[in-house]
Amino acid sequence: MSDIDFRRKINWHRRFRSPEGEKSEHEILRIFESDRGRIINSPAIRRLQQKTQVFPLERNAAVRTRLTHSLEVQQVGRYIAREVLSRLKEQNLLARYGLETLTGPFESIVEMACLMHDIGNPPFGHFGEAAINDWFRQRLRPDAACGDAQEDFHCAIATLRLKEGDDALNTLRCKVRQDLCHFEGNAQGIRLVHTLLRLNLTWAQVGCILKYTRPAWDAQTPPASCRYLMKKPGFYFSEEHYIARLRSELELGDYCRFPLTWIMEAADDISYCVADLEDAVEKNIFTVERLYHHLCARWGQHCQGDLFSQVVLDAWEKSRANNMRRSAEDQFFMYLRVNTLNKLVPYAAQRFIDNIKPVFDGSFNQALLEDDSPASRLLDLYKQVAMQHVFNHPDVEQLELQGYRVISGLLDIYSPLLMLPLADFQQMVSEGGVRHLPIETRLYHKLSSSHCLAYKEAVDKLSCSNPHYEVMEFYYRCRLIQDYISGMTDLYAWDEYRRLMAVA
Ligand SMILES: Nc1nc(=O)c2ncn([C@H]3C[C@H](O)[C@@H](CO)O3)c2[nH]1
Ligand SMILES: O=P(O)(O)OP(=O)(O)OP(=O)(O)O
Ligand SMILES: [Mg+2]
Repeated sequence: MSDIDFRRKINWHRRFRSPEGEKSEHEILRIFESDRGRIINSPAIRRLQQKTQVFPLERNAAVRTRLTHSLEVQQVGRYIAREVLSRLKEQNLLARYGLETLTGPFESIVEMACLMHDIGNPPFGHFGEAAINDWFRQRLRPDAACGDAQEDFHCAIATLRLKEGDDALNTLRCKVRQDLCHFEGNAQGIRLVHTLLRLNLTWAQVGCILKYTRPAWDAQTPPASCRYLMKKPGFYFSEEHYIARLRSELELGDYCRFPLTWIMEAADDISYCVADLEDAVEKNIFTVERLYHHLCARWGQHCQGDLFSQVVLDAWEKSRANNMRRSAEDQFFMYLRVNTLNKLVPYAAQRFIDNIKPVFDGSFNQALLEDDSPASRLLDLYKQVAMQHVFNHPDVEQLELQGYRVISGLLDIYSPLLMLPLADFQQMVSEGGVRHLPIETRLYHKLSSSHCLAYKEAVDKLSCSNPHYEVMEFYYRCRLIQDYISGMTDLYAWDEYRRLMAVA
């Protein structure tokens, strides 16, 4: 009997009101069908339509947003999943791996993880992330939290400042300060799905979006064997217990990933690398001719039959022949996408199968498309050209700076809520406002009720007599502000900032 049995991983139970008892193949599929409905109908998915992929606040609807990007990732994810399954079937391995009756759920979990993979991204993408983290770092000074209590006077929040002789609380203070200064889109995605939207998805479906396994509060250097899996924070302190349960439900070892997550990651990499270049052409950042020139220059000498020739040169030549009565741009990208998919998808699928043991265990410490193969080199080529010629385009950088300013500005505007003494904020929450605090009351009214509910629920669970109470209350209050700001779309954040700064 093989020790690889996907029935142990494709856990269709839910945290609340879980289906119980034995389930037939059809019934299990229906459970995942329910996950699909919950995800597709969630407002967070719809908000992706106004979030930046590469070009902030883009008016041209042919240029990708996070939503259209995610639909493409979903499609590529399905392609890889089917490729994996059909290869396993050909080799008579489906039954051996416990997948015989689970091919439908396998595919569905991958697809929905792909659709959700950016669900927690803040407005303005990585710039939004940086703005949130810089803002909190400047105020909480997490680095100072590891040292001497006497030196810790830079932290702007008295409750979180280390106090001499207060060891147990100091450990918590360090943890909370680290955690709040490591906002990350993937970790926010887990929080959004579980704590804020309460989608109550199956364990397998949530496990598939746990892309990184590093706790956000962890300040240690990760062990070399998990360095890749712990490249970024993957979940917050607020979800610590939930993630512990998820790990046990999915039989995930320390810092290990859910096996299908590698497929989601590869689908994202394959999708965006061509799409970003196509969008850059649509935006007139370069012409197809210039792009082709950049690709040739970066690849170096290509020779007949190598991957570059089969994919890029082939697309170029076919688009020049122009026999389909489409624009040369459209043709080039159509061939480039098809050629790229036809090479990279089978390669990623085979890597999944070749490394099935560490992938199943969750310990495989690299991406499927991250090795010294021509396939990985091709992916890297696209990314390098985008980095050099697209992301640093003056118009893009200008908008990114504006995005950064908007997010930091919004945090400044909402910071009076963080500065309120505990009793005042609690009165605000319980009574919906405080008479002598007109500004804070109005700011509080702006927050979303689902975010406030998550705050209330978390704080209600704390015991007032617990010495941790004050630190934890403040922690959840900061999470509330981060939830609110990161949940905004680019356009909402932009409009809100201008309105509150009273700029026309
Ligand atoms: N505008 C912009 N600036 C950057 O520095 C940058 N780095 C990456 N990206 C885009 C590429 C992928 O679509 C997606 C995932 O990496 O985000 C960026 N976009
Ligand atoms: O698409 P993003 O912005 O989330 O960027 P990424 O390259 O997919 O990075 P991550 O590994 O943080 O999801
Ligand atoms: Mg991502």
